[in-house]
Amino acid sequence: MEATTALALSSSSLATARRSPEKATAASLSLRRFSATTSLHLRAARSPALRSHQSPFQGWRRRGRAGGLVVRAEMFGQLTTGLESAWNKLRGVDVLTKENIAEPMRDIRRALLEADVSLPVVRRFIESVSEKAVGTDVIRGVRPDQQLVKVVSDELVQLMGGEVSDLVFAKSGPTIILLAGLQGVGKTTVCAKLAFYLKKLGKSCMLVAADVYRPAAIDQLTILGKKVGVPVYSEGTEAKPSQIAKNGLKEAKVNKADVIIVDTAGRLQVDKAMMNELKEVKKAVNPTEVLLVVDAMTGQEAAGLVSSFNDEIGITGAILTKLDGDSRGGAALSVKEVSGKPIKFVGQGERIEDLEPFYPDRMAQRILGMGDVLSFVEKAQEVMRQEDADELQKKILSAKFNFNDFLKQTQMIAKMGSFSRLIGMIPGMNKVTPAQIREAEKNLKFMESMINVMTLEERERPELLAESRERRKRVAKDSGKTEQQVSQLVAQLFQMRAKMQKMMGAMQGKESPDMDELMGSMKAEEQSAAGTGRRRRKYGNLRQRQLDAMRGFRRR
Ligand SMILES: Nc1nc2c(ncn2[C@@H]2O[C@H](COP(=O)(O)OP(=O)(O)OP(=O)(O)O)[C@@H](O)[C@H]2O)c(=O)[nH]1
Repeated sequence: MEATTALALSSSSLATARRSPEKATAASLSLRRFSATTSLHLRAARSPALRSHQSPFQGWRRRGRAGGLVVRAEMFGQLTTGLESAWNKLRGVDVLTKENIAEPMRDIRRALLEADVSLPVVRRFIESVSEKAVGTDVIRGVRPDQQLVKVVSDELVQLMGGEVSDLVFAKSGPTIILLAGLQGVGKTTVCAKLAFYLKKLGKSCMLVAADVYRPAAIDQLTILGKKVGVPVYSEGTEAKPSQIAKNGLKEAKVNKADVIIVDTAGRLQVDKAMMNELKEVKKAVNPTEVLLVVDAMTGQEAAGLVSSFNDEIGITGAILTKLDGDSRGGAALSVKEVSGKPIKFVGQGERIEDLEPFYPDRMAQRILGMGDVLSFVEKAQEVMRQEDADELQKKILSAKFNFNDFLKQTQMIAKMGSFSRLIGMIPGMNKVTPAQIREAEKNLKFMESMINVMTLEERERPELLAESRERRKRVAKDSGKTEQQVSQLVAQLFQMRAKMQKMMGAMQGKESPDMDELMGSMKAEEQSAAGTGRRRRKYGNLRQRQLDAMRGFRRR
């Protein structure tokens, strides 16, 4: 019952905020605390770094090429901090206006420029966010600062390409992936990482060593190929790259490989010879994908490179490496907008498994560091219609919360995700152990089975059950429970009413409730035997009406 109580209250505070934002200070304060705690709990649960009291971004590591020194980089930390100051300026604001977003927008602009996002991209971004933030599509129940987070988040996702851009596979014959890029960006490493990733998808791969200028590159690829368990085709350093690629493709066809990945030579900077060579290789094998590997740490320069490679040889996308060492984020944010080509993968470490598809939405959430709050509020709104929330609040305040409402709440919990995930979101409930959660889930099912056999009238007016032993006996018999268990359920509903009223009163009035204290007292209430002096002393006048009802019920 505790979780249901807390959930009902959080929904109700949403309703208060929606109906009269100016009066909802206590309710929104409570929701704000709720949201902040939610974010923390979820991030802590997901991130091993946070579990040990670190920022979730502090766990990223980069090992320098030469020294083997471990450098910690806070991924996009700078940008996240910059954006935070924008949200903070909107605290206490009721609605977003052209005037009150001016300063936060300046902060966002500054944060993006400091993140090394190119100026035209920043301009377009700011324009679009400002327009949408002040526009009509207000998200009901979400505070203005959270609303701006949502608009910025959506725009960031769009900026980075919207959807994840999957690898394209050839319809027949081997899929050919040609990798290009400047020296030292991580091409050879990406060859092996990509093969490892594709192997996990069940594809057989072959690597082709077409970097003939750096002899060590062939050895490096051979070693990596062994490590990943994929064959490497090479002809030494004498043959022409286009010929090696062609022969490699023949070999792949004989071996029935699903995918071949061609490693090409890099240069220190873009030059004609490199471009011509790439064009020849491309002509020789007609690749399914031509991916440019760029180093995230070069910021907007990486985006410029994607653009010029695309103009020169025609590419299908980019792979952004060394994201683990990038504290700014300019490359991730600029590539698609500047070049029109999507980022398909990101490398975030030196290990073979440190390559993953680029998900614009996940990246936006990382940048904002607030995704969990928004997704929870959205989810809550999705399942809790405004009218239901208003209705529930009215019922709580007039002590009419009944078994139908109780069922609705438990069904809502089911819709919102697992009980265990939800319980972690409720302030004061975070200390609940997994065993207690399992127990609570079992209890809810247990209670539901009794409610399901009640008549509609009994569900509507629990007093009927409190007043009639016959009714309780019937419910016990039909649900296969004992009469005592039914009595306990009815008593619990009255306790829940009292508790909710107390919390709602606090939310609407002067102070926001201390969830820890309330949860504690709720537990104490359950532990103390019904009708004892301790129980009456503890709850006194506040619950007089409920106690009267319960006393009447016990006497029967
Ligand atoms: N931290 C980190 N290091 C990476 C990543 N990808 C590659 N590296 C490192 O970057 C260095 C260069 O990688 P290579 O794969 O040799 O680069 P390359 O582009 O093939 O270099 P050339 O053959 O000289 O053109 C190596 O030390 C890699 O371990 C990454 O995502 N994160």
